[in-house]
Amino acid sequence: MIELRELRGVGIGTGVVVGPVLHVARQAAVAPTDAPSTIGAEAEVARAREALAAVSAQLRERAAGADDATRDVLEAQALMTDDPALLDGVESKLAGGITAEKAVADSFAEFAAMLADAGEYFAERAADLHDLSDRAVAVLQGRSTELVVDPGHPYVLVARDLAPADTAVLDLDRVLAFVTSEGGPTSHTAILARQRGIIALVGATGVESLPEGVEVIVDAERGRVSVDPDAAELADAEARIAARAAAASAPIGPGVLADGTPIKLLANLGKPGEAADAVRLGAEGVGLFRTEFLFLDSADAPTVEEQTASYREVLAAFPGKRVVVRLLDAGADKPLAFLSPGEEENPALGRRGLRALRASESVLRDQLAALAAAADGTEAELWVMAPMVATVEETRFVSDAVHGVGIPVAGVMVEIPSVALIADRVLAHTDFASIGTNDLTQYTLAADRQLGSVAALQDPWHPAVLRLVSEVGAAGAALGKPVGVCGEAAADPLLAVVLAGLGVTSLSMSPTALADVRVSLARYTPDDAAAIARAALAAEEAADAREAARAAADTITAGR
Ligand SMILES: C=C(OP(=O)(O)O)C(=O)O
Ligand SMILES: [Mg+2]
Repeated sequence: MIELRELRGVGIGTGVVVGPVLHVARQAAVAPTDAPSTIGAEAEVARAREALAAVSAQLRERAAGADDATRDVLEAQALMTDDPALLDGVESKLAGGITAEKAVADSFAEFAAMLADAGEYFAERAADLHDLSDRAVAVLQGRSTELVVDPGHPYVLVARDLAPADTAVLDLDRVLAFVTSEGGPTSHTAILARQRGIIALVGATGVESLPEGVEVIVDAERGRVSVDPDAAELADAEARIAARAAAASAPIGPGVLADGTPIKLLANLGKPGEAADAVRLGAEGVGLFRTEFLFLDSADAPTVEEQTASYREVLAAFPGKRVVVRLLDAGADKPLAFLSPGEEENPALGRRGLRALRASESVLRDQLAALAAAADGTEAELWVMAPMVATVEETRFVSDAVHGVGIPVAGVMVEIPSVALIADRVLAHTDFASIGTNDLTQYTLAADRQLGSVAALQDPWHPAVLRLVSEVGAAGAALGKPVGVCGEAAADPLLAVVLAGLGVTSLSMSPTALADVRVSLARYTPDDAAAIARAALAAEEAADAREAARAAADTITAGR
């Protein structure tokens, strides 16, 4: 047998931890078969009803004692279990004379298949249905529904995936890291890990074969698990753990490269209520306030007064600091009832973002009026930018519209390759650019960001995306205009260095990512960052770019 030395997965966060493996799993199920029922359809229906009701009751009981986020998920799962359509499906299957176990498992599987076809977010929710199915079948088979855990010491939890109902009863203080063979960056395991600051590696295929109790290093930054590490590997891990601990307790300063060159570290916000956390975590301002998040549930366009109040609240949290507000980005993944166009075949290529705003002039006018009113009397520095800009004509339109209401700084998001490719001409007509790498990647690779089946292409490390960023960085440097990044790429500590090396002057991200990015930037000079960026740009594939950047960065730090 080949000795298992290393496993790869998607790291959540950038932490490193050393500890013993503990596998957690439910008592194995006996797979339900097509064998005919021996007790008759009516009795099987009663068993199925009871089992589903028991699972639902258990979920609700757990929800009552859980934190807010987990409670919402558990209640949603209880509702899925109570869904009359599910029971109808079970009953019609039972009419065929099979057992309740089989009918329940098949009905959940049908629902899960429907969700799995609907793309990444929904595909992850299909995992919830597998968990509900396991629980209901366990009840029917008289097995425990619990994961068996309590080793009495800290451990690296290894599982296929974790369901919210499992994590609600785990003693998280003992968990050093989660390592799961399934699940992606939007799985519950990943969400919980981010919320609680627990190191995690998801989608780590093969992790089931790790021996129980073996010591491992879980390295989220590098996306790997090292099995039974040697002394040198352990020393490296311990040094990185100590460095992270020191950085976490160090006073929070502004984002800088090793020579003091500033790279402003800003926060992405969706609600004014998120501002306090951003300030606490050292955000130097806001790089992207997604205004459409305020109105996702609104049937009608918000009033000027309503908007002014929300914008004021955000501005008030950042006196003397930059706050970049994005005009409503409706359409595709962020539909707004009052602004999105009707049915379109390809909404991501349709009338979204600025295009939708120009088609509903009163909404645009009201938003600009509200922003101008909010800026009046604020001590924050308000910058306003438009999403989904494709041309120089649109750039000029945005600058005129924003300046026209008395807001002095107007910018465009670079999310469409056309504006990146002629960034020199675009930047000549605007005050700043902010690169939205989520959409820029989607449009560069022609891979729908909501579709799980093409998720592998949605990788901002792709050298084509990096080359577009370098075009914008170079144009910004030549014209003396700031260029930010506000897509998820900015939150990747190594990619952040690459972006700085490509000429990006600010990075905006979810506030929890700020600390790791700040530490990473401070390790490299502008020349180092440029060398690391060149290594990534020269690659052929996204994965190669990441590896090349890592190797270049390691060579630089090893040479000191
Ligand atoms: C920041 C971006 O905007 P959103 O994710 O809101 O579309 C982006 O596209 O990268
Ligand atoms: Mg976008």
